[in-house]
Amino acid sequence: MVLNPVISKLAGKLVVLASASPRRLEILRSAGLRFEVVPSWFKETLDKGLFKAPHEYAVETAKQKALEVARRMPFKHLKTPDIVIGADTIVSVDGMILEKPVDKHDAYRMLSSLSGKEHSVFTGVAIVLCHEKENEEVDYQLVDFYEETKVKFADLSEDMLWEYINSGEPMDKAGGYGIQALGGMLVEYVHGDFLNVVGFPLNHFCKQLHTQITPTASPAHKVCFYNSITKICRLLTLFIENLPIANFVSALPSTFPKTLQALFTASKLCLFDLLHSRPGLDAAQVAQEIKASEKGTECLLEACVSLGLLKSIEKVYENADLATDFLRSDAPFSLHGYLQHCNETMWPLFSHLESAVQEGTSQREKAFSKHMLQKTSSSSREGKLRFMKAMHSIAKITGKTIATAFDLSTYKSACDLGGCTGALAYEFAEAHPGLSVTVFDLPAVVELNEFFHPQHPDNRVSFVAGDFLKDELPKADLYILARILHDLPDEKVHILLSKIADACTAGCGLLLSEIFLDEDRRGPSRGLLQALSMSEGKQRSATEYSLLLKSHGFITAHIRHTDNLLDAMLFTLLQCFSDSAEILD
Ligand SMILES: Cc1cn([C@H]2C[C@H](O)[C@@H](COP(=O)(O)OP(=O)(O)OP(=O)(O)O)O2)c(=O)[nH]c1=O
Repeated sequence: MVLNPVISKLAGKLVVLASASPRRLEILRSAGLRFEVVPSWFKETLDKGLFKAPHEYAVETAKQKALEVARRMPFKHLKTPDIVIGADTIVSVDGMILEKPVDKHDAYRMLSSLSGKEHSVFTGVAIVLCHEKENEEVDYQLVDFYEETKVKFADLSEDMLWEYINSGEPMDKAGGYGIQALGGMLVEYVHGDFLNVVGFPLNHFCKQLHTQITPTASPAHKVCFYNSITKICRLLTLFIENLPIANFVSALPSTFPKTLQALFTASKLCLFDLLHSRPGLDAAQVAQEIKASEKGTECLLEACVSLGLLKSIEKVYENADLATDFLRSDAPFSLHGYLQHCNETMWPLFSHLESAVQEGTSQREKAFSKHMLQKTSSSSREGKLRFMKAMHSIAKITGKTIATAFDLSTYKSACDLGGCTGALAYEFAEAHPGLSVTVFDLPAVVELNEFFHPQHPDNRVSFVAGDFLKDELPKADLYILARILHDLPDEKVHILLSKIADACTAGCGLLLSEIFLDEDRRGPSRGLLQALSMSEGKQRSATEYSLLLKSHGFITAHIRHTDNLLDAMLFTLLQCFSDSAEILD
């Protein structure tokens, strides 16, 4: 029997439950939902201290569980699900989060903390909608929510506690009890959805399905934007990310480098700029404009059509939306500079990866001719400009997401350390009308800023030249470190953080934006792959960053895992380190 008409809307779709919980399986199956079970490999090790409220932890864990399965299935199972459902149930009492007990003593600790008290059971749920595109790229749209149920336990005697623990029931259940079985005897009352306690808030789930993901619902602009970014990034990382699969699918190995080179070449020849200003050219006309052979140009145009970058109607070509939005050199979210950097710097370096791994040294001398060495060197003006263009691309793409990740209304002045062209600073100024932002970067970088005139200049953004490891930092009540710390070894991170802490007073903020590695360091691959080309620095997890920051008196206020390349954390300076050493220990 189908209990809810919404569930019947999922008929015919590949729905996957990313959970090993027999209770969730049972609840969804009894409701008439047809699905496959693919338990998530995501380890539930997020740092609880990073979350403001217990339900945020449950929702984030549910998201990570579902996304891990959604991303794994196309490669490991060779099929793409339509919908992946992940959930996480936790018990919260006296400010503590209780998950599944690790042993009997842990179960005792949990159950005795619940005895005679009311507590909350939160289940975070994440629904990932996967949209497969023509070129087999997958876009992910995320819907998440949580449900809270209050449960009151009777006073539990020691005998009762141990008898219950020895029954074995507590071990695979959050808080160490199962309300649906023997554990029901411990409960005085339940306020809220009973099934939520058992592991899945079925009623809330159906409401969400109805309002958020009915087939007619149009995706929000934000989602389209992220999807497109995801798509380009997937094109960029496709080659390396899929090497294991390449062992099994013989046709694939030769496809990936060709995909990337087609993208790089089209971008370098300014094909997308040309077709933006003059849509509807045929191959011969394009060849003439870009001064290339007709045969080669036709092949490149056709390859770009097959990748979804161009459209062709009766042998004439125009940009697809993806190219208009991201590949034109003057698009607001242009990746042009970044693609040039990948083509001319990253690609030659990565072709020497084997010796880089063997020798553990920089491969620049081997990868570049003398001429190119000069062009790509960060000490040359040309090399600097090229690098700045790449960083500008990334800052434009990620800027709004980072700038709007947190409520920053209490801050009046910010300082973006290593803020390069100011692209991120302008996003912050635009998103926060009361905020002035100083960009602090090396003199040579500030000098080259004339090449990056903002579309909407704002006199709340100013530039100061200096070296953040040596010079005095401008005073601000919020410091921004975006894509800086991963490039530094721990010793330099400590130098920088202590300089920031010295410049701060208690209550000042520090906004960190980086790729946060999964706590078990199994992903995301874009972070782990980037580490292959880093000489000094290292990729870190959110917990690792938190510990570094904590040792300088900064405590985590909020964390945001975004779907847009970089994640973000907001820290607050508790008090000067010397005063707070005791607390932090
Ligand atoms: C409080 C309570 C929890 N539980 C269960 C629901 C969940 O299965 C479990 C909480 O652990 P979870 O980590 O939410 O789920 P899981 O490990 O069982 O499965 P997966 O991570 O693969 O999704 O506790 C009960 O069965 N009854 C209860 O009364």
